Amino acid sequence: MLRSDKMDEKENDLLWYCLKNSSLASIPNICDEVVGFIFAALLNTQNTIALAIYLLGKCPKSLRQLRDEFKQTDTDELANLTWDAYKNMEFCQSVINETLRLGNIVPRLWRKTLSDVNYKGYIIPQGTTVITHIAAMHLDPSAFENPNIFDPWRWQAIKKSNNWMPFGGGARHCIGSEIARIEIAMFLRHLILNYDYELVESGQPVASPLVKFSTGLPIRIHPIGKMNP
Ligand code: HEM
Repeated sequence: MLRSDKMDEKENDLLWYCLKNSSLASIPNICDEVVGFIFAALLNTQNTIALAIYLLGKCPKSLRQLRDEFKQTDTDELANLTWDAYKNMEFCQSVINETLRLGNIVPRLWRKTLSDVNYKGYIIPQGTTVITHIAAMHLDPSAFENPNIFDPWRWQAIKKSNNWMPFGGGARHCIGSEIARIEIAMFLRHLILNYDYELVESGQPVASPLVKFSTGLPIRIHPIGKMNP
C-alpha cells in the first residue's frame, strides 16, 4: 500500500481516514484493518445469504410463509427503504435470526485476558487466549429446543436471548450487523418474490471451521410472473 502526501482532503472513506490518522497505527495494522473490514463485510454476509437460500430450500413451509409476508410488504415504503417497512417483516427477521443461529457463520471468538480472571473459582491467568464457542451456545439444547432443526417460528416466542450472539458482543460487537441484516432481507425479498428455486443435491454446507459450500450452492431457478423491485 502506498501513502501519498498529496491525498485529496475531500476523500472521505475508511482507507483515507486510517491513513490520515496513521500515527495511531502502523501501516501493516491499517492494511490488516481494511482487509479485515472487507472480509467481515462481504464473506459473512454472502455466506449467510447462501445458507438462508439453502435452509429455506429445505423447508418449503418457511419459504411459502416468507413469500406471503414479502407480498404483503408495502412496496413503496420498501423502495424508499423505510426502517418501519423493514422491521415489520417479522418472519423475515426470524428467518435471519435462525439462519445465523444454526449456520454459525462466525463459530468462535478469540480474546486475551488482560489480567488474572477468577471465573467461578477457576483462575485464568493474565495473557491467556480464551475462545468463546458461539456455535456450542447456539446449538445447546438447554437454550434452543431441537437445536439442529431449522425452525424460524421459534423466534416468535423469543424477544431477547443471551444465548444468541452471531455478531459477537460488548465493545467489539459487529458494527455492520444491521446493514448485514438489511442486505440479507433485501436479497431474499428480491429472490423469493421473483423466482421459484430448487436445491440441486450436490450443494452441502460444511464447517471448516468457517461455513462454506465446498462445491458451491447450485440451484435450479425459474422466474415467476412480473418482476418485483
Ligand atoms: C451476517 C454477516 C456478519 C456476521 C455474522 C458478522 C459477525 C461479526 C462478529 C461475530 C464480530 C465480532 C468479532 C470479535 O468480537 O472478535 C464482527 C466484528 C466486525 N464486523 Fe461483522 N459480521 C457480519 C457483517 C458485517 C458487515 C456487513 C460489516 C461491515 C459493513 C462488518 C464489519 C465488522 C467489523 C469492522 C468488525 C470489527 C469490530 C471491532 O473489532 O470493533 N460485519 N462481525
